Amino acid sequence: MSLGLKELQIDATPNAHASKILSPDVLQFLLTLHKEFNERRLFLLRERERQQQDFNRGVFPKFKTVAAKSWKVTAIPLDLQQRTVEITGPADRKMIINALNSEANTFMVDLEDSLSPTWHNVLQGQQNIFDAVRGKIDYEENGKSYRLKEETAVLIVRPRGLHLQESHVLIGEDEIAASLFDFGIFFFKNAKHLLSKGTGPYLYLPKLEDAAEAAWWAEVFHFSERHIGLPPESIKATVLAETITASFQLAPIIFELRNYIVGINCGRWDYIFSYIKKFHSQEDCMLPDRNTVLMSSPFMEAYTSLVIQTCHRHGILAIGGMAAQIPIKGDDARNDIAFEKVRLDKVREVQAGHDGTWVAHPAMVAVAREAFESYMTTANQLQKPISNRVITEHELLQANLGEVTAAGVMDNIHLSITYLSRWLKGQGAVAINHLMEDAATVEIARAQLWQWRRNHVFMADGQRLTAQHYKELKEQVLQKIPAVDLLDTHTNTAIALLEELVTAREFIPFAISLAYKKLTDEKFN
Ligand SMILES: CC(=O)SCCNC(=O)CCNC(=O)[C@H](O)C(C)(C)COP(=O)(O)OP(=O)(O)OC[C@H]1O[C@@H](n2cnc3c(N)ncnc32)[C@H](O)[C@@H]1OP(=O)(O)O
Ligand SMILES: O=CC(=O)O
Ligand SMILES: [Mg+2]
Repeated sequence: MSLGLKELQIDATPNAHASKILSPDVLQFLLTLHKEFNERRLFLLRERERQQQDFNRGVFPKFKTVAAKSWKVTAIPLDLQQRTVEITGPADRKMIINALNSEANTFMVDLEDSLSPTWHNVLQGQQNIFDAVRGKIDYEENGKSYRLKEETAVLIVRPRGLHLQESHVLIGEDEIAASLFDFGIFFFKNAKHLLSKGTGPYLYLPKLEDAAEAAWWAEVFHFSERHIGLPPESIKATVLAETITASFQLAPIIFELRNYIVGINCGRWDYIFSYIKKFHSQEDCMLPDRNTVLMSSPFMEAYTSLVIQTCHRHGILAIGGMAAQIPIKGDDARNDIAFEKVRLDKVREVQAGHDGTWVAHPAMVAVAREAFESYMTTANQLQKPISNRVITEHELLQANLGEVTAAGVMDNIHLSITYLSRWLKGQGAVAINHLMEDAATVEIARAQLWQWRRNHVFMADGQRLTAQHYKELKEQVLQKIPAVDLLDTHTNTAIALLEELVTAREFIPFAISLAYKKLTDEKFN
């Protein structure tokens, strides 16, 4: 494709959105970000690998504190002080309009867990964000017109994590970091416009593992603001505390991002995945069936309490996470149960001290708001007394007890194949068995399968999960997949991917990185 600078090339077939979004000035900015920050990012990723070797030898993380004595965080802008209900969703055009109109306080438009990063999706996503920022986004489907209301939710953008590349943009031999690509385009194209409207360039930062990674983002922000002549500290960021390592250094993360951070969100699904991943070699850390790892499980409760305490001590918001239930159409009784589960989850969060929460569907906005507002009559809970309960390292690390069942194994196999095949087709959030599934939930499923099979876990029926037993359970799942799907390339690729992930000698850190190689393979585009 002819777009590009001498040093930066776009390796993709021409795409209508590319020429609009990837203007020469944006490409120049991406090139500059790459030169400034990619080397350090690669170093940080190598540090993750090095630390994994320690975990594999049985070492556990330790709490880290901040050496500096007196420091404080940036002020929270007015439009981010009340975040009672945050809706999230992929950067799809119709969903962006629906989410902005949903009566949620904020909308996290997602280029990460819920977006399958095809070249079309990432560019169309940026175009949609560009149009939404300017209030000029519309859409037609089946005779229905979608337009923005007068008052809409505040926009927050989630770029992809540090571990991913955007392989369509090459700088010399390097693929550009997906984080820099997503952040760079959003920021360069929209930051000034957002500020002129009285809001700002607001971001969610996913999958941070430690304070050094937080420092990397802070440097990216500082540099970017100066580069385009924005007032310092215009960027405001909410960090997802969704790795087990991050929960051991929450204050250092806040410290490194003190000029930008306004909140921390409990990304519960990636947190569970991270726990399995980091301690995959340790039999004591084996978690039971996925659907029995709950927010009330002691190690999860300890983590969310620690996030709330730490955030409130530093004057920033502690946002709750995502309940996976979505509405069940055509079955009122089951639909009521789904809503009640969401309500109870949100009541638990507000009572624990969270300042707001996430929902996955516009129909869940009202129930989450009602649950929160029954216990929280102010914009947030920052003024309430902060718990001085001491949360120990042991509490964060102690796995939840429970059983691994054949049904749990088969459920993980089914979810992985169904989700990955849809992801390969370009859909990053999928309703499966009336639950919202995305990249984070499939990472849990496939990681458990690797760990259980590798350790020949004892199951509830007294059998061990040997390679042979796993194969039999997988065959049972495959038999239930409709014949027509078994002829489909994406389903077959998903089956092959799962096999590779589950039978690999060494644990594969990110299923999504492996799947991305297929997604960017020409046959899928
Ligand atoms: C682990 C994490 O990272 S969680 C955060 C990332 N994950 C997400 O953000 C998932 C967000 N949710 C979704 O993507 C969707 O709700 C799904 C895919 C699970 C289900 O979507 P659908 O099958 O379209 O649901 P459904 O048919 O009930 O949708 C009804 C309407 O609500 C809209 N809708 C559903 N979810 C959303 C959403 N999150 N944002 C905006 N609109 C939405 C649909 O577009 C549809 O609109 P229409 O009536 O105008 O056509
Ligand atoms: O990003 C959110 C999560 O739960 O993972
Ligand atoms: Mg996540």
